[in-house]
Amino acid sequence: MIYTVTLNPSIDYFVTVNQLVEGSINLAAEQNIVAGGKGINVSKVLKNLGVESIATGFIGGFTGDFIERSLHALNIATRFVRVEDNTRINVKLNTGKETEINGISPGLKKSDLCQLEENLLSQLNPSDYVVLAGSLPASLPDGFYGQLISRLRAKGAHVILDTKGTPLQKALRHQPFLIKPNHHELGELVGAAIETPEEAVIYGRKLIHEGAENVIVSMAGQGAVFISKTIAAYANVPAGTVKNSVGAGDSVVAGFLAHYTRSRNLLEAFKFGVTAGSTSAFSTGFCTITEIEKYLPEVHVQAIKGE
Ligand SMILES: Nc1ncnc2c1ncn2[C@@H]1O[C@H](COP(=O)(O)OP(=O)(O)O)[C@@H](O)[C@H]1O
Ligand SMILES: O=P(O)(O)OC[C@H]1O[C@](O)(COP(=O)(O)O)[C@@H](O)[C@@H]1O
Repeated sequence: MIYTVTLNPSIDYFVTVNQLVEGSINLAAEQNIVAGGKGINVSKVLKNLGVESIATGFIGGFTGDFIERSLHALNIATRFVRVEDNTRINVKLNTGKETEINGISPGLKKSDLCQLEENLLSQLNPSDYVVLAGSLPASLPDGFYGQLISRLRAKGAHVILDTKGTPLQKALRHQPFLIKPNHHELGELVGAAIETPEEAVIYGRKLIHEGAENVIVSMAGQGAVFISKTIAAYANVPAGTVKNSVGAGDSVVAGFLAHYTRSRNLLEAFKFGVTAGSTSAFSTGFCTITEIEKYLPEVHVQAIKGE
């Protein structure tokens, strides 16, 4: 089974304003309200790709109710811990440029954390995959993902971690199976501007040395690199027009996982994941298998040097 863990879910409020005037009343031209947060997005994309998962994490209040209802409407199983405060609302403003305002996370009690661990660990089988994705709620310590990974790995699970900053840095030594920073997040971690795939390989290798088993560095329209102890590979992205990049990174993770759990082929899974990311970026919603298959022939994986 695949579990997705979204510790800090959101309602994503997408709003298009044609000509934004600051300090004035603006009318929305279009809007869409969806259940969001990185792990939840991974569950949704997996569903599109015919792969079952169980979505877990913390939800609270009327916004939390909306998230659970939305996932059940898509036939996605959930095992969330209920917390007192409302789940946050993230505003995704499209004015021609994409601007994001992410809301304030709910407070958590010690008993909420115990419940989450109990929910996850008591059900886990050694062959399971657990996706830990997104930011930590403000009340959790930076080392939280690291601690959780060591408990999950002790049960034999494979852990995929998609987060950034100190929580990612502190988790590396606990040896996640896969991490997927984008090139800005990798740059922030290593204190360097990463502009080329070769630089992404050089700096991505540092994260392998620090403990990650496999690293995908996504570079938006510049492609992506895959690094392990023995592999360094580059994938280009297909040509297309970006309609909405929110959830594109989550689609890379879901695409990789959907393929890898079937094929156990790291590079084929990487290719499928990158194609899934672009396919989602080119659509207003998330990628489907038919759309991914259309773009797959345009994506090529090749060895890359990063010395
Ligand atoms: N301009 C683009 N053209 C094609 N694909 C894109 C573009 N922007 C994003 N993508 C796809 O989305 C994936 C994730 O985007 P990226 O911005 O690197 O990560 P994140 O969404 O995590 O910040 C990329 O690997 C790529 O597959
Ligand atoms: O674009 P990505 O990295 O795939 O993630 C998109 C998701 O991440 C969010 O921006 C939240 O991000 P954080 O969890 O890092 O705060 C959601 O609003 C959105 O659903």
